[in-house]
Amino acid sequence: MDIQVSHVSKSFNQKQVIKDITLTIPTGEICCLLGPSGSGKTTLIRLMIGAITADEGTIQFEDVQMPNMSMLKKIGFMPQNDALYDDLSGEANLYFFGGLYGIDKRELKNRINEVLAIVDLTDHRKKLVKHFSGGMKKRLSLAASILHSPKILFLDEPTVGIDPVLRRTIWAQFEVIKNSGTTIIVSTHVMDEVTECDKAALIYNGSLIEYDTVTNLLDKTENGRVEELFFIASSEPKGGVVR
Ligand SMILES: Nc1ncnc2c1ncn2[C@@H]1O[C@H](COP(=O)(O)OP(=O)(O)OP(=O)(O)O)[C@@H](O)[C@H]1O
Repeated sequence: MDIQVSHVSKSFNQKQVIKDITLTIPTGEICCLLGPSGSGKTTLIRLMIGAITADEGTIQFEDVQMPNMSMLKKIGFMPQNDALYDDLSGEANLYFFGGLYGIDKRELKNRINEVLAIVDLTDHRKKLVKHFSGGMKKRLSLAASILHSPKILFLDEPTVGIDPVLRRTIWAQFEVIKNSGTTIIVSTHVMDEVTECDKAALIYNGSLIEYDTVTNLLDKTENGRVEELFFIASSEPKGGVVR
C-alpha cells in the first residue's frame, strides 16, 4: 500500500512545524524518517496515521484520503512511549490489544503465539510487564503493533534507550515484518540506523531536505556519513533545501 504525502504543512500555535512536505513511500519498503530532535518526525507520523489533520496538503494510502476510519485496522503504530499495562502479563496485554482490534478469539490465540515468537518473548509471556526490562517492553510494544497484521506499520523512535546488541535484534525483526509485505515507516535520530532502510527522508526544521534510496544518499556524501547532508542543510541560508 503506497503512501502519498502531498504538499503537507502543519502549524502549532502559529509556528509551522511541517513545511510543504511531499513524498511517496512505496509498498513493502522500510522508509526511515531521519532528523534531529524537534525536526518534526513525530508530527509527520501523526499526520500520516490520521491522529491530527494537515493545515494544507493531502495524505493518501493508495486511493484513500486520510484521515479515514476504515484504514485504522490496516495501520499499526508503535508510539515513542510504550502504551502497555504494567499490571498485566505480556500475553494479557496482547489479548487486550487484540480485543481492541476485534480479532476473533481463536485466531487471536494463534496470532499471539506468532508475534511473541517474532519478538522473542515466548518464554516471558506470563511475566508481568512491570517486571520487564526496557528492551522487553519495546519488543512487546512492537508485538502489539503488528498483532492485526497491518499493511503499514509506523514506528516512532523504536530503538531509543536500547543497547546496540538488542537494536540489531529489533532491526532484524523489522526485516521479518517487511518480508511479510508490510510497509514500514520508522523515525529515528540515530544516523547509523539509516543503513538498515531502503529509503530515507531527511527532515530538518520541518522541511524535507532529502528523500532518496539510502544508497543514493550515501553516494552524495564525501565520507559516506548521512550527518554530512544535515551539515550542508544547516549551513544553507534558510536551513534550505538540498535537492
Ligand atoms: N501538540 C503540539 N503542540 C505544540 N507544539 C508541538 C506539538 N507537537 C509538536 N510540537 C512542536 O513541533 C516541533 C516538532 O516536534 P516533533 O515531536 O514532531 O519532533 P521530532 O522530530 O519527533 O522530535 P523528537 O525526536 O525529539 O521526538 C517541536 O518544536 C515541538 O515542540
